[in-house]
Amino acid sequence: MRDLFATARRLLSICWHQNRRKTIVAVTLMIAGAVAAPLTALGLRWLIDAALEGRTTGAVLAGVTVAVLAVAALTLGHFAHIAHFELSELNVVHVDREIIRLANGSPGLAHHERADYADRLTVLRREMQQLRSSLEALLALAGLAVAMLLTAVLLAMVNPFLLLLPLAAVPPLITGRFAERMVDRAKIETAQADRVAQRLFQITTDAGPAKELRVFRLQREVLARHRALWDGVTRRLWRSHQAATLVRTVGQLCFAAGYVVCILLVVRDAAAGRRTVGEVVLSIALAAQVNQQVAAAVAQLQQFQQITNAFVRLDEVRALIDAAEPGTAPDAEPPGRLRQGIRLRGVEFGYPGAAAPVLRDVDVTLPAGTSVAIVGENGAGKSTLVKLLCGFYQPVQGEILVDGVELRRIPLDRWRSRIAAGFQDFVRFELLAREAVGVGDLPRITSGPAVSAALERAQATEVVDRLEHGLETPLGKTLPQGTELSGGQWQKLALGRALMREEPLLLVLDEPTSALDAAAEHALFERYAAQSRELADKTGAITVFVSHRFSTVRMADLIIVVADGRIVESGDHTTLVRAGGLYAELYELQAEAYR
Ligand SMILES: Nc1ncnc2c1ncn2[C@@H]1O[C@H](COP(=O)(O)OP(=O)(O)OP(=O)(O)O)[C@@H](O)[C@H]1O
Repeated sequence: MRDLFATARRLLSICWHQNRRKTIVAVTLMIAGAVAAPLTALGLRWLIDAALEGRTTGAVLAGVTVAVLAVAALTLGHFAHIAHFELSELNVVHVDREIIRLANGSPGLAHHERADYADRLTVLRREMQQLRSSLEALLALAGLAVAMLLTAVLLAMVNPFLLLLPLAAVPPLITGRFAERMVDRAKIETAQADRVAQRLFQITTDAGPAKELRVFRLQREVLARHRALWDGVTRRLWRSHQAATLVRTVGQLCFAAGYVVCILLVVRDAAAGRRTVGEVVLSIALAAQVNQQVAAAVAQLQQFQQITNAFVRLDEVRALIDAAEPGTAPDAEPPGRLRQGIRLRGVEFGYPGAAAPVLRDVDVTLPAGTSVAIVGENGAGKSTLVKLLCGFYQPVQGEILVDGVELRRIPLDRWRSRIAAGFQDFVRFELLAREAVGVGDLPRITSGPAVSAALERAQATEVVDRLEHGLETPLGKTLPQGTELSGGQWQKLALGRALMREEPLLLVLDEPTSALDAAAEHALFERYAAQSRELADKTGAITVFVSHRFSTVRMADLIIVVADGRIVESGDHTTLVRAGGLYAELYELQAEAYR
């Protein structure tokens, strides 16, 4: 019950912040509409008693009152709807923003790896669709509560035993909540299968996987898996709904028994002459209303319970994110320029939920003003190392020091504003070409010259030159008249984006050129090397790149060789070749292939 009150408070506070006047109007109209119905029954009693006693003026006044109250009962709810409709829409936008903030706003990525987080988010997205009707449910419940209280007072005035009737309404309320919890449990149990089924559905409908689905003739297999999962989910949900209906019916039967007893009580009093005809009519009218009030309250409570669950889930997701990223209060600033460099000391890291660490005993210094290449076989841990440098995850053990200051002491958003990055799994921003590049440095997104300069640095000018409207060309299929690019062209724009920031302390390039041919990559990195030397003079910046192409790697000042989560060798190209270790072996293999 405490949850319900907390949700009511939360919902009203959101409304209050959105629009106070509309909130007051909606609450007042809804409550006035709800109490009009029991007052109509009271008016009927006056009307009948006055008419039977021959008091014409009293009867006319009572008749007019009944008519006014009946009109109010029928219409005020609709007027309230006009006020709360807009509030509901605003609430949906407010909570949608909150979910987006939760899913993307946290500085790290750790919570994205957690299945329990993903499960809760799946259920949450669905439940939040109820938000539109939840305000109406809350206002209806508030109106019903006042109306039920008034009805109870009026019934007690006729015969205190009639209070049994509202009391008989308690079992259906309890069973209603119990039933709702049963359904909720089933939803959580099926959330994982539901999520996988949704992912499969996405695979069959998205353009990206369409080619492989057809070539490998996977449509049937995917559909069969989707159906199996979906059947399991609906079976479990269906069973829980059946059980919930049974529980609710038991509660309703309790109320029906109380109703019959109360009506018999009033009829017996009337037969004995202890009650007027007006009072009998009042009791029967009120008893019928109690029936409707209870049914409406149970239905609205179910609706309201769902949104309560959603809010509880929202808090759980927030708690999971906080637990995934325990914050040490940041108290340092990134340096204006790097003097010593970045040092990883005894770093160990494992992804959340994974049994074994991905990186172990990582001890290395990336000196200020150098270019550093990270090499190693697939799955060795290169990208993970890069993610740690960007602060997407925190090491489980050890520390990362930026000019001697622990990275976790620097606010992540401040650190991020001093790094620039291009990733293998870059985003295809379907915006104007200028914006798709300019988002790399938001304050300068509108600056054509800044974007052109970044494209020049990334040797991607020719991609934009070929576009019909140059930088102002809409890209992708989302925008009208959008131009679709090839994989390599998208990647070149992503590189331009990575080079938008002119004075980063750390430039990270995690296989950002995989869609380019070896010659293009080589030319590009030669330019990068020159630029990073310039940058190094200005800010002591470190350029870290991950590549499988040794023609590129050999240009780096420092090469780090990662194998099975450890740094097995490091040094420059000549030293490593001379050492005759893993690097020399991998280099020789690739060199042979090109001979
Ligand atoms: N998000 C993740 N959750 C759990 N495990 C992950 C995740 N990302 C990577 N891993 C695991 O961590 C290990 C190292 O992955 P990483 O991406 O760092 O390798 P890599 O050296 O960059 O490989 P590649 O050359 O193929 O890109 C792999 O065994 C991988 O399965």
